[in-house]
Amino acid sequence: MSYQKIAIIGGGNLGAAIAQGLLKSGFSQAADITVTKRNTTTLAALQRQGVQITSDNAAAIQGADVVLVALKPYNVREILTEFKAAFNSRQLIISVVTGVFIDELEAIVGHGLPVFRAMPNTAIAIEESMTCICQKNASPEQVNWVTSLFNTVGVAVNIEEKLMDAATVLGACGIAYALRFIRANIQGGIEIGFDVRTANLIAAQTIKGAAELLIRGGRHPEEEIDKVTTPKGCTIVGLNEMEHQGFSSSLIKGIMASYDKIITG
Ligand SMILES: NC(=O)C1=CN([C@@H]2O[C@H](COP(=O)(O)OP(=O)(O)OC[C@H]3O[C@@H](n4cnc5c(N)ncnc54)[C@H](O)[C@@H]3O)[C@@H](O)[C@H]2O)C=CC1
Ligand SMILES: O=C(O)[C@@H]1CCC=N1
Repeated sequence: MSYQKIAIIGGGNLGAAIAQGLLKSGFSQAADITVTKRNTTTLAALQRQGVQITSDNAAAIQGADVVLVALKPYNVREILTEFKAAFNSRQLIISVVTGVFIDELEAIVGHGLPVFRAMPNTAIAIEESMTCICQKNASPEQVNWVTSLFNTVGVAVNIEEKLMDAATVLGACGIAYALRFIRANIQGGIEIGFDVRTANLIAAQTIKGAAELLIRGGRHPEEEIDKVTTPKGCTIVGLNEMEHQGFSSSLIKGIMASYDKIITG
């Protein structure tokens, strides 16, 4: 089993970020990656690094061992159906498309191919993605290969397909939620005296440190919060005020709104 040639169909935000991550991590050589897009001008940076850039989906699919689909949910069925004759029985399919089921993809590409759904996030470009994976028709070796691909560009976990929408919200939308949280910290930091660059650095590094405390320590956030909240101190006063204003509640409601949007379309 040799999965060397990877065709990324749909070189948008995520497709291009995945190509970038595969290159930076050394998982793939530039010459083994093909990225397709209708208008390829935005992919010039990848092209300069040696990645094959084309608008010819049929040729890209035909020449690939692995077809990674990064199209929008609203046109993925139509586009894959148009190019279904280009797939062959030796390929492995990975879709990062939100809300499109493995059974639908399998029905289009045919051949009983191993079909994976993966939900990474845009931090894949810097090898720091959180990627949730599920699959059908795949051998343990194929599962290991796809898992190792996503482990090279971050951290991968295998889940059941019924949790893929939840994974989309927590892991992929989660990048935007975290960045908005950092932005609010920057705005507060400026109000208490910092210039924007310094506030940006302090906010981002502090949040990175908080995340690392959980990841490396394997802890629940409240254990670490207890270490910061001096009795009668300024942290607990700020935290309680945030909660009085609905901080946790607004985050949970936002997560539920994103989830409902995926479920109801
Ligand atoms: N952006 C994100 O953070 C994440 C996105 N996703 C999913 O990944 C998929 C892609 O999302 P984005 O990259 O954000 O969208 P995008 O719109 O940036 O990328 C889709 C790309 O497909 C291209 N395209 C359209 N028709 C094509 C065709 N016939 N042939 C080749 N390329 C064509 C478009 O030009 C566009 O560049 C979506 O299904 C999304 O739900 C999943 C996880 C995270
Ligand atoms: O907003 C969206 O629909 C896509 C899916 C996850 C991240 N971006």
